[in-house]
Amino acid sequence: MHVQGNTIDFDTARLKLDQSAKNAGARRKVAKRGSQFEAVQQQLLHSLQTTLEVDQVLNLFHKGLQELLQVDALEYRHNAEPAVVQVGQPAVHRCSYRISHAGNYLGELQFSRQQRFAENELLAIETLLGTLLFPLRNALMYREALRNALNDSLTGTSNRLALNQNLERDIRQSHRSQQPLSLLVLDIDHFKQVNDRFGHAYGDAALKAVVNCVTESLRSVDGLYRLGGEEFVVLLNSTTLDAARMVAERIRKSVENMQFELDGQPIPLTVSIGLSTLHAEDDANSLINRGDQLMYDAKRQGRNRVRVES
Ligand SMILES: Nc1nc2c(ncn2[C@@H]2O[C@H](COP(=O)(O)OP(=O)(O)OP(=O)(O)O)[C@@H](O)[C@H]2O)c(=O)[nH]1
Repeated sequence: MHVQGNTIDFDTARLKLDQSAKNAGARRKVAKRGSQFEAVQQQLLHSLQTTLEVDQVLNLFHKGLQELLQVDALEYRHNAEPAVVQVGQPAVHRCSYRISHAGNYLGELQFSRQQRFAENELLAIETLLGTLLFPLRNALMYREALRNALNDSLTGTSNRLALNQNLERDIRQSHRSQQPLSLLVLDIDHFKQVNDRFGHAYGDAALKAVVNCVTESLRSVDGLYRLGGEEFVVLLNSTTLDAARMVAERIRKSVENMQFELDGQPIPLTVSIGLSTLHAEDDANSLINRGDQLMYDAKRQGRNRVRVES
């Protein structure tokens, strides 16, 4: 395996092109194919403006690069993101670049193929990377803005806006595929007392502890959304009423058994849960409203319980 490493910064890349005597021969080779290179560069400058999706930006870049040289695969990773974007099938010869712009880390890119990269080819890649920097930076900023718009900043769960988007989509999908869908409305009991006794900051800590506890009781495909205050929705796709009842009961018990302490003092926390399941005539509002009513029934009946639609 051969890895050719590099750290590239837009400004220093330019400098490298202008000043590197070592690369003079390689530069001449690139220059010979100058008009083709410039055409691809122009085309990329244009096409990369057309999307704000990171995956699409990288796909377009790979496509443009392939018009100049054979590159089997491109792999992109970012240390703040768990997912790796991969275009094509990785091969043994690789060159990698840490991408940054004006000191801002934009991720790492690795190109690979069956043959070793020649000096002039590396120079072409490095020069073309200049066209990628702004579109990639914009796409990352867009992704971050979307994430902030759809997440609750205190607990890290998805928020009401995300629920509206996902629930509409999942209900359409369930109606089409005739798959079950169930929903839990969950509210922390007597939460005002936690705030009143220990202060808002401790209330925030209690909210986060409940969220962690609920998250641990769920599958990764289930969605947890904060509706506001101490009220949450759990969206259970492909889940029947009976299966959802077990999930709800598991959540209820694990919150009840959670050892939450403030300054060494144990704070008992419990939740009341309403469970509704999708019917043919349901839309997002009717499904949530039923879950909400059932949650209030659970409160009226003494709290720390699950109420299921009959
Ligand atoms: N710390 C903290 N408190 C919050 C937040 N959002 C809402 N609250 C508080 O949550 C409490 C909700 O109180 P209530 O609606 O009376 O409900 P409750 O005390 O939980 O009583 P029941 O729901 O009837 O069991 C209020 O004191 C709100 O101020 C938050 O982000 N952080």
